[in-house]
Amino acid sequence: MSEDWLARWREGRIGFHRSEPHPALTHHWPRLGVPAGTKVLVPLCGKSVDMRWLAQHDYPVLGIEVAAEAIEQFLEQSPAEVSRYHKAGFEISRQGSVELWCGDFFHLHIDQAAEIGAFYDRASLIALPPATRHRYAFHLAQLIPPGAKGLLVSITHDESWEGPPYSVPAEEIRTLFEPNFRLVHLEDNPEQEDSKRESVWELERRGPHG
Ligand SMILES: C[S@@+](CC[C@H](N)C(=O)[O-])C[C@H]1O[C@@H](n2cnc3c(N)ncnc32)[C@H](O)[C@@H]1O
Repeated sequence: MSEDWLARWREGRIGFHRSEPHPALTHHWPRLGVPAGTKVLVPLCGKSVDMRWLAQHDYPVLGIEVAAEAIEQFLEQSPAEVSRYHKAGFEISRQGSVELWCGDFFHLHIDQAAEIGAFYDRASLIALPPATRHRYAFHLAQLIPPGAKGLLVSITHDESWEGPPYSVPAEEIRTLFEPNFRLVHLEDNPEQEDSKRESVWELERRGPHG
């Protein structure tokens, strides 16, 4: 499955990439009340400029992305110096307060996520086929400490094509995350011409007593 993504990056088939920060991030993130300085996990991060927005607003970022091309293209967007190192099977590049881990999200271990206090997920779920979405929701819950918050932006469409992007309806988002997170459905954006509609969610990791 990662092979498909590597091919997409190689061939430049990255229609999901946005050149401006996502409005759901700029609008909703400040309302979550995540303290400045909290490290934000950005799973399946691509070369999203949302990471720069978070860093500029005092949130250090840990992004995970399987495609080295994506990471290099992100780093090229800024003249700032890059330091590189290797840890636990990941090639890591750091630029300012953005750390990019090149590798498979499912290989990120809780010990490596110790400093994470929030997360931002735009278009991760819709990149994954149904069975992997279960694995994703479970793995994310392992990495996020109780009480930590996150923002999730997903997509539904009329399913006239299979995906990616896969259509992930609200009921599925609840089924996936409710066992481990409290969810608030913040908004559904207007339907686009290709029937795509974005949904935006606030998530809070439950503690041991719910
Ligand atoms: C739909 S894109 C979204 C990228 C980014 N979140 C954004 O908003 O532009 C999904 C990304 O996940 C990456 N990806 C897919 N499977 C992955 C995995 N198992 N581990 C890490 N990255 C993965 C792909 O290479 C792709 O860049």
